[in-house]
Parts: sequence; structure tokens; C-alpha cells
Amino acid sequence: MSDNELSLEKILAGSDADKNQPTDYQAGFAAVIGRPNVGKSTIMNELLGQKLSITSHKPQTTRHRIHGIYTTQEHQIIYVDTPGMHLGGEKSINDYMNRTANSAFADVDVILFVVEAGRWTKEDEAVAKKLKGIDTPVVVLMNKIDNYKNKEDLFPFMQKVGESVTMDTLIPISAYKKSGLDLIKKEVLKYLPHQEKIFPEEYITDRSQRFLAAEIIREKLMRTLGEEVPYGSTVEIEQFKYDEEEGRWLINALILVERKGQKQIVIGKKGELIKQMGIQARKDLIALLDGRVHLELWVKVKENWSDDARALASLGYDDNYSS
Ligand SMILES: Nc1nc2c(ncn2[C@@H]2O[C@H](COP(=O)(O)OP(=O)(O)OP(=O)(O)O)[C@@H](O)[C@H]2O)c(=O)[nH]1
Repeated sequence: MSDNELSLEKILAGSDADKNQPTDYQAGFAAVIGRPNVGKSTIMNELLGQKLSITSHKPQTTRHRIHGIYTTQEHQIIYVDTPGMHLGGEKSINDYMNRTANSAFADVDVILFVVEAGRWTKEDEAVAKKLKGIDTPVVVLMNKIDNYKNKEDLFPFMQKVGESVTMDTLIPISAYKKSGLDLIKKEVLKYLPHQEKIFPEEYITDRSQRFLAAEIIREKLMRTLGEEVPYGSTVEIEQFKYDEEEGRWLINALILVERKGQKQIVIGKKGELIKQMGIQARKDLIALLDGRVHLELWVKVKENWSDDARALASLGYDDNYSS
């Protein structure tokens, strides 16, 4: 984590002093968990009213935890988005939960367990099992109820969830139709401690804009290439600065792939794909930064770079496509 990013630990440590002060203000953390593709990112975006976490029809797009922060005069809710859990059976879900349980759940005030209306899988079961051993209150968000015209058809599913999850409440929602979202906030507030703001008011997320820029580019990579996205590819922001003279943001991003053939896939015929990605990413960056943006996307092959973090420092540039 770079210096200009606030670390959760630092902030929590700094907020201890306020904890014993009597106050009407409420502030705290809500973890959003669930198997891939249930709609966690979509819900987060709706709750926060801004595009912070990336969504895609592909599972596994949320690789980082993002703390989206919703601040009002009365309360501050910090949503902790968790990465999609790896498919591949109960074992990997278990491994994931073991790792996550210690970090993501320990400091939160409430857990929002997102499930998909009408679809209860082994992975959901594995999550439910893990939650049994956790003291933190659990609220189940049954998302995608818009897929059901007749809500009564969901009763057996709800009963199944009720039997499997030790929970405090179940809220039926549709992130698409924006229904049930106010209920989530109300429910979360039941569990937030009375304490002063943890983050300064102007913080929408504790991730820097630089980080969000990389997320946007990664999203375009996934949207453009779909199943073709090279395994292990990643995005590094090489330059991120506002040029006062030019009156625009100058952003250079590096898409790192592991093999030469993968580079060609990302670039596309005559650079068509990377150009499209650049155009789309630039549009979102303009919205994010609220200003003009000059974006350069580069693709670089570095064999086994992911195994050797030090190699990242010595990377040069290859192809350059700007938009
Ligand atoms: N019908 C319907 N589809 C939804 C709803 N919410 C999300 N989706 C869709 O479900 C898919 C997955 O949504 P995401 O928000 O990316 O899911 P996620 O749980 O964050 O997935 P990971 O990032 O892989 O963990 C996308 O195609 C969404 O458009 C909803 O309320 N109704």
C-alpha cells in the first residue's frame, strides 16, 4: 500500500480515542460476502450511489477488497467488499473463508451475506457453515428477486436458507430494480456502534483514485475479452498525474501478460481491441476524475512476472497505444 492510501488499521488505531465518547453519530463496518456472481459489486454500487467496485458477468472480477464509504449527517457505513470466492468446490471456498474470516470479519460490525434468489449451491453452503462459528451478526441479502414474478415461489428457497444460515434477518432485494436497498441501510444501522466518523467526510473510498483507475482498466479488459482474458494478466498504473499546464490528467497504464501470444490477444487485430478498451476506460476515467484525461495503454510481456515481484521494477515498455 502506498503512502497516499489510508490503511484501515491506521485509521482504526487512530479512532480508538473516540470510541468511549457518548455520541448520537454511528459509524462502523459492514462486510459484503457471498459466492461469485451473486451481485455483491452491483449491490455495493447501488448502496454507494457511485461506481466504485467493478462488475461484470464474469465471476472473479473483484480481486481487491474495496471499502466504499457512505457518509451522512447521522452515520457512516463502511462497506467492505470481499473478492469473489474461487470456484472449484468446497475445499477452495473453505480455504478462502479461513483466510478471510480472520481479516475481513474480525473488525466488522455486521456481515451481509448475499445469496441469489432460488439458487443455493454447495459454495453457499460452505460459506454458511463457516459463518456458524462467527459472533458477528449476519444479515442475508436475497438478491435477484426480479427473476421471480411470483414471490411465493421463493418460499421453499427461503426456508432452505433459514435452515442453513445462522442469521439475524433475511432481506429480499433486487439490485437491478433498486428495491430493498433502504432496508439494508436500516438493518446495518442496528448494528453500528455509536462513535464519531472513522473516515473524513470527503472520503468516498479509502482506495486512491490511482487504484480505481487500474480497476476501471481491468474491467474493460474483462469486458472486451470475456473468456479470452489471459490468466494472470494484471494492470499497473505507471503514471498518474494532473498536468496543470495542459489542464488534464495524464495516465499511463501497463497491461502485463505472461506470454507473447497473450499480448497479441489483448492488442487484437491492428490494435483494435486495445483501442476499444482505451476509449471505454477513458470515458469512465473522465467521470471518475471529473476532468479531461489523456490515457495511454501499454501491453508488456513478462514471463513469470507474477512469480517474481522484483522483476516488476525493471520492466520497460513495449507497444504503445494511446487514446
Ligand atoms: N437479474 C438480476 N441480476 C443481477 C442483479 N444484481 C446483479 N446482477 C447480475 O449478476 C451478475 C454478477 O454481478 P456482480 O455484481 O458482478 O457479482 P459479484 O457477486 O460481485 O461477483 P464477483 O465479483 O465475481 O464476486 C452480473 O451480470 C449482474 O448484472 C439483480 O438484482 N437482478
